[in-house]
Amino acid sequence: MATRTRPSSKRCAVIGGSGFLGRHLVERLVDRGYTVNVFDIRQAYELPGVSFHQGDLCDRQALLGALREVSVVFHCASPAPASDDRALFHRVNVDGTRTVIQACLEAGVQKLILTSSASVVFEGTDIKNGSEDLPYANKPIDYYTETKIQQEKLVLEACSKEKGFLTVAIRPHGIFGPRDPQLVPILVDTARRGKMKFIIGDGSNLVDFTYVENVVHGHILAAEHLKADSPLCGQAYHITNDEPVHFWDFMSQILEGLGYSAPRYHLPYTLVYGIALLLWLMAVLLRPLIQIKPTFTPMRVALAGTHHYYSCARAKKDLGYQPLVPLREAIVHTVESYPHLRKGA
Ligand SMILES: NC(=O)C1=CN([C@@H]2O[C@H](COP(=O)(O)OP(=O)(O)OC[C@H]3O[C@@H](n4cnc5c(N)ncnc54)[C@H](O)[C@@H]3O)[C@@H](O)[C@H]2O)C=CC1
Ligand SMILES: CC(C)CCC[C@@H](C)[C@H]1CC[C@H]2C3=C(CC[C@]12C)[C@@]1(C)CCC(=O)C[C@@H]1CC3
Repeated sequence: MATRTRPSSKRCAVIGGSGFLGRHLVERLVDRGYTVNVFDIRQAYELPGVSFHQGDLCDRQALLGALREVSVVFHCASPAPASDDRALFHRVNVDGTRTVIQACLEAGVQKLILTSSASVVFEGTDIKNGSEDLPYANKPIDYYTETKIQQEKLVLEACSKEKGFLTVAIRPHGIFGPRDPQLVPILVDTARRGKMKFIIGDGSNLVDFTYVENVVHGHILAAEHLKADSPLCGQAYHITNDEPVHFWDFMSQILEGLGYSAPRYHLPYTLVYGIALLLWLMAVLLRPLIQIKPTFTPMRVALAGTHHYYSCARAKKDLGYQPLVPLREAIVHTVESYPHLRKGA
């Protein structure tokens, strides 16, 4: 029988470690003295103390190579939320996560920390200070959310003190910061095309945007507090900046910081949502003939026009979580990190 070397508690793997959140997480883990294996379908950078394993997380054999002697696994890989490829979401987020769990058990991994999303409870209507006790969305707003729900359930149900395999899910919301490929680039692209003139609704809706360093901090706290006798086992935790902000004020601060005008004119929420729904239906029907990618998808309109902010009281209590970087400072760092997206650059 093959003997397994006892995993070191300072050796971890980050699945999805080439991505936006994953890379920030890897950098902090290295700063804290961890040895890190990155597993990703692509290699985006090199860093001392980090070894890269390129592969698809649906491939158990490939995963096993990256999990050797690893005690903690962070799983933060996912297809981009903007995709509408249902089969891909299912293959990676659901089947792939099942494979990750099997590979962890086989490799003797002790802890699995999943990056879930606060959106698993969002159905497109207001959520104010939502706690982790809210039920999963019955009607998830898109395939991304649908599969994030299934993924979170799989990981939390796999938690087993008897097997010595402990799991926890971190639910961030609206992650932003340097190198984010989504929020700031999409916003600037929309502004450059002259489409950021309108505020959807009356602009009073409060939303959580979470600085990437705070999300990383929540993940590391979760890994270090997850023990057989801790309340974390099989639980989900909201991690936010704990400073809900008016959605359109946040967008305006980023846009103005980069030299673009803030949106000024109001449009009724239901009108914009209805148009977005129609455009989305047209895009689906016409897909065999032409590829249309609407900017204002129903999902984005719902996110832009409703309240959705979450309580992180549970993370404060069980993990000792407090955001490290306040929102104002986080916006300044973020704006400074995108000189190439400034107006006129
Ligand atoms: N960006 C946001 O606002 C939020 C993100 N999340 C979650 O955070 C996690 C990280 O998101 P981001 O860093 O923003 O995304 P990202 O797209 O920058 O990173 C995802 C990484 O996963 C890798 N990946 C995708 N499919 C893979 C596969 N089959 N095998 C191996 N690697 C694969 C990609 O190559 C990429 O490097 C995701 O699980 C996402 O659902 C949750 C809440 C909010
Ligand atoms: C065109 C404008 C109306 C909106 C531009 C900004 C948006 C691209 C972002 C605003 C809220 C963001 C968000 C996500 C992606 C980027 C935004 C839609 C997520 C869907 C990413 C994945 C999650 O798990 C939830 C996020 C909620 C907020």
